[in-house]
Amino acid sequence: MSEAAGQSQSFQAQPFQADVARLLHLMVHSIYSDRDIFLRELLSNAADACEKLRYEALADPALAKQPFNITIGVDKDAGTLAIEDNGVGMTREDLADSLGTIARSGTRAFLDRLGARPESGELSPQEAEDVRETELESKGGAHVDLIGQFGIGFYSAFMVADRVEVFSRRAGSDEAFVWSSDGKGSFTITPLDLDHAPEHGTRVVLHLTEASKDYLDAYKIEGIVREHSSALAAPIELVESPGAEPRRLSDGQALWTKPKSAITAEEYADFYHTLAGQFDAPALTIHWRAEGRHEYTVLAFVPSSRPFDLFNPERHGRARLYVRHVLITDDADVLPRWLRFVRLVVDSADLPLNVSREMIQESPVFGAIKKGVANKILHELTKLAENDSAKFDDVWKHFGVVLKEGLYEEPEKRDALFALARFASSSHPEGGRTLKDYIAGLKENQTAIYYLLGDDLKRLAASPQLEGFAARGVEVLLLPDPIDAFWVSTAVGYEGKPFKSVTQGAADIASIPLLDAAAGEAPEAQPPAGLAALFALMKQTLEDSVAEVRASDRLAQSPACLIAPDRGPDRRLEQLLAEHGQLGAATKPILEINPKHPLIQALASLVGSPDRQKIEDITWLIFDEARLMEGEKPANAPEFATRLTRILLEAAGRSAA
Ligand SMILES: Nc1ncnc2c1ncn2[C@@H]1O[C@H](COP(=O)(O)OP(=O)(O)OP(=O)(O)O)[C@@H](O)[C@H]1O
Repeated sequence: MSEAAGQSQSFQAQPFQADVARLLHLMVHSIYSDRDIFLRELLSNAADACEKLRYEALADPALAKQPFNITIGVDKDAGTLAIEDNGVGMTREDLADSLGTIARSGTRAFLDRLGARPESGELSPQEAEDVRETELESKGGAHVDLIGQFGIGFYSAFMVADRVEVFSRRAGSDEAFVWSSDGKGSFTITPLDLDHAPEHGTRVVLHLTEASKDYLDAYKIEGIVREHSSALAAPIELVESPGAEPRRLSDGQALWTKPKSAITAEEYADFYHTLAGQFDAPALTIHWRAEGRHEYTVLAFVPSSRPFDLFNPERHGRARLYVRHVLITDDADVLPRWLRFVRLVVDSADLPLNVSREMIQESPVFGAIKKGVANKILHELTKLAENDSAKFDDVWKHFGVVLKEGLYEEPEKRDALFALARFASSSHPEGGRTLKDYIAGLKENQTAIYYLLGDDLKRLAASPQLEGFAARGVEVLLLPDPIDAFWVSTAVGYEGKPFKSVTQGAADIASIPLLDAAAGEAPEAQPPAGLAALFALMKQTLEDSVAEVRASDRLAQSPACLIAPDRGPDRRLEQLLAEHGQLGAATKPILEINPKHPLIQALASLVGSPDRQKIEDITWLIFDEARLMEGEKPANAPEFATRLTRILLEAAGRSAA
């Protein structure tokens, strides 16, 4: 395509991507009370643009012609507010891509939270309008909180403006363009005379709506900048009217470079909001300078709520890595995966600046920083757990499931993580138990730390496998997260006590005294007559579905439960492996029977009677009941229904037809 043709096409209005159109509609119609957010977002973009050029100028110093600076310009007569930076700027393609589509994963997640998105592809303006109106009506104000939770970047400008113009010139380019839109479905990009363009960088001009004219007030602007944006790494100036002397609002000294004593809690929190794009208060702020073999400064935050993408497999630590205050990347792989909820800035004095981003991250110095950062964060979490257990419990509630990945992935950190770990248990289903607490409560003759794996805490707490343990006052850890099955099977133990699944192998608890000694002796002492014959018959009936039918010492109230054989994986681990296609053939479970249960005793007395059908029905129903208690389905649903109906009919006094 010729340049001329390209330009004439760019004069035409281009439709926004359907998602952007939806987002813009939300902005315009938003009743979100914190409209100040738009200035914070635009200033943050301006500072990012300066950081990008600072990095590019390392290789080509001629690109950055002036010291970095952000200017907020007020023009009361025109009713405009301009945010200008002398950062990297945007090409025509950048303008179309960055301001016409949605690249931010956070914004995308925000839209996803609002519900099903329209078909991909562009909608006609009328179609888009219909979709949006319906959504707004049906969702009511649900989006309001979400805006605060995610931040929405550049498009927040349309909360206060009915037209936005973006004048931009890419550093090193001799072309400039202006992007313009009223936020109603389309935008234009037109070439810009270089006399009206920034030397390099971007000027965003907001034509404020009548209702937003208060943003022309210098005090208001100053307040927002001081409160939210003073930690940005570029100075911010205010020009109160066209031609007036600029007034400096912020010195552009990055927050982490200041001494801790000079930083308020609010400044830390505001910096965290900009860094994380999340607007909760940080649960823990860790700011330190390492001075030894390597010199670096770290400012790290533990959020107080879960980021939306915590379980996205592609989510990394998301660290901002600086070398001597120059931003190298905002996606550095500083943290191990099990600390991926931490947001942080690392500024190194020793890493080389003149090599590629990739090479920096492969250097031994970077390796040493990674190690130091993980150790320090773990140390601070441990201190929090010791000094403020209520606050730590909250951190664990949100991120314990991620920290537990470290138990599996980094065995050398296991001891430190064990000291942090909090569990729900049979005696404390509400959670908050440490392994230390557990060990302190060991019963006479107890040789193991018992646990029960599953996927639902409530069901685990009601599990029949716990009955025999409860009868002896033995605490059992309830482990409901998928990662539990992995770490617990590889961890050797804690304080000399091995971890032992209560659904695997023999329970080995007969030697632990019963709390209520009058409740009876061990079950094997008094096997009811016909029990051996019953077990043989049950095994024959269940055929290949079970490996064995045997008496249990882990049951008290329930008739039966399923357990895994002594050797082989726990049943839950096996389930998880099967779900991920990593299991060839499943091992058959053992059906353990409570010989003292009235149902079992009644069934034993039927052995030898001609009513074989009834024994078979009850046997299968006992087996399926045990499966149901584990959250599984009956082995064969139609057969289960037929047998259950037959037995119910008989119980109701009718025989099956
Ligand atoms: N002043 C600017 N200078 C240069 N590029 C900009 C500027 N403002 C926005 N952009 C470009 O537009 C893109 C979209 O901006 P937006 O604020 O919506 O999201 P973002 O800044 O990428 O998100 P995040 O804050 O999560 O990094 C930016 O990534 C950037 O490429």
